[in-house]
Amino acid sequence: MTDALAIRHLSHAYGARKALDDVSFTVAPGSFTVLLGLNGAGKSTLFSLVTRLYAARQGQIEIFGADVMRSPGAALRRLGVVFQARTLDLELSLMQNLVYHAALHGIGPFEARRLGQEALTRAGLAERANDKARALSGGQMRRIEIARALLHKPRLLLLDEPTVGLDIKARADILAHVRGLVRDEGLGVLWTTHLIDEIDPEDQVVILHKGKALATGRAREIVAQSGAAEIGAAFAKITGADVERISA
Ligand SMILES: Nc1ncnc2c1ncn2[C@@H]1O[C@H](COP(=O)(O)OP(=O)(O)OP(=O)(O)O)[C@@H](O)[C@H]1O
Repeated sequence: MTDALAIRHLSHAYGARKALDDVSFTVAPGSFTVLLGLNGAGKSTLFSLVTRLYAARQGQIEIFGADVMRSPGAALRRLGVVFQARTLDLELSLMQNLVYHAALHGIGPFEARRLGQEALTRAGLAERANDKARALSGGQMRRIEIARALLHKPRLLLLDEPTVGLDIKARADILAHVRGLVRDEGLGVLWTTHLIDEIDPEDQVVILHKGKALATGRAREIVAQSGAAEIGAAFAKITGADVERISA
């Protein structure tokens, strides 16, 4: 089966500082893969390379077999992204936010409204179509951003620390929502976080530390191989970093 995302020997430096150093891992279609790393691990750099904000000069990135450098159109069509920073226009209605985004993907106004309605329903906010984004809670805004990222029906969704700034309940809701999309719609998801409590034992995990992928595999396998009792202790053992910083 073709990987939803394949990262091979990816490196990136800002001047002399290496932000990513020979990173390789894959995300299978219909899987929930967690990219776990502390601040500065290189997660945002990786996102910038996958989305072509930066050109990948060393290594290869493929989305469903399409190389992002050589076939950007085919690769990016299958990709949806939720960035860490909030990106809704607060003065526009939810539907307007969705329709304008659809236009960026070349979707006409009629189809955009249909997809927008579908997206709002999926986000559980169908009744709020005409409310301004400003009126939403942080968790609801995230749901709309996720729905918007899925408007063009990508098969791979990247989320960069999507629960940052949310309270415990909203965090759990967003996590459950995205896990539901993986389960029910077969979406491939790469979820970056610095919080171990967002990881299930069966999740695929990539531990990124100081630009290096130090461990990849199922969470329970990484725990077993490290000889630790749970994933937090395994992370601390593998990276030598302080476990406090990855606890919620
Ligand atoms: N534009 C830049 N110029 C120089 N150095 C950078 C730049 N962006 C990131 N870095 C450095 O590259 C390394 C990786 O940063 P990156 O932002 O990718 O990590 P991160 O895991 O996303 O952390 P955070 O969650 O804090 O953004 C860090 O050492 C950071 O200081």
